[in-house]
Amino acid sequence: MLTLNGLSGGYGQANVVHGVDISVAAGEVVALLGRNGTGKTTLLRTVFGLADRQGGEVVFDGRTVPPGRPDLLARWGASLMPEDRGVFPSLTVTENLRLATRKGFVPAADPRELFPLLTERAGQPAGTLSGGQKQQLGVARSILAGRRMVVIDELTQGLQPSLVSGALAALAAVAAGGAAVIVVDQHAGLMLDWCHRAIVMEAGRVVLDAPTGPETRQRLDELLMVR
Ligand SMILES: Nc1ncnc2c1ncn2[C@@H]1O[C@H](COP(=O)(O)OP(=O)(O)OP(=O)(O)O)[C@@H](O)[C@H]1O
Repeated sequence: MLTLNGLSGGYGQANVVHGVDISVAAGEVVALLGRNGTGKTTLLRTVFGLADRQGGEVVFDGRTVPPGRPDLLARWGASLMPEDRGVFPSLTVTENLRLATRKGFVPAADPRELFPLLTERAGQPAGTLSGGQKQQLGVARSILAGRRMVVIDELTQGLQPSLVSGALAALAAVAAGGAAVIVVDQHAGLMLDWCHRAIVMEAGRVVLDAPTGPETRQRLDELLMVR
């Protein structure tokens, strides 16, 4: 579904992500992990055109996404929930959800069932929600918009524990429905429990790309050790 060939990116003169080669298939849930500042967010931002692409290729669903045309990703069914959650603060919860909704597409998991708050606070401007509430709205928007691929930066950030496993189960259902799912999160152990594969970054490069399992868990412990 998504293939990155030698993707480099960053901000102006600053090169943060160096020659990343990865591939994520339909039906897969992939965890993108790494210590703080290793370039996970910048990688996703480069894919979606929010950081500067400095080299390499993005291929989605067999079609090349030229630099400067991130709109094509959205049109072809990919969504990103950025770290700041990407909600429209002056619009209500319902309006935010409506804008993310794609005509004729019913996601494999119903975000309103997942997060009852979205119904309870339907008429409230998104800007007045708490951080954790905005997180629910952001994840919901991403699921609604990601017909072919859902990418979430910091999934569990601010989510109350009682909602976390529901959100992960929803993403698993989305993948089982045929989409690709990529999740960045600080909770590596939890991600290993739920994801099919772990991709680990260090200093802007991929240093591990392996199916989740006991060996990966041990290698990950070493890689994520605080230095
Ligand atoms: N707008 C920017 N301009 C210049 N450098 C930036 C910018 N945003 C991030 N960086 C740098 O890029 C590097 C990677 O940051 P990035 O946010 O991609 O890492 P991350 O792996 O997502 O970290 P975290 O887990 O802390 O969110 C850091 O050294 C950071 O200082």
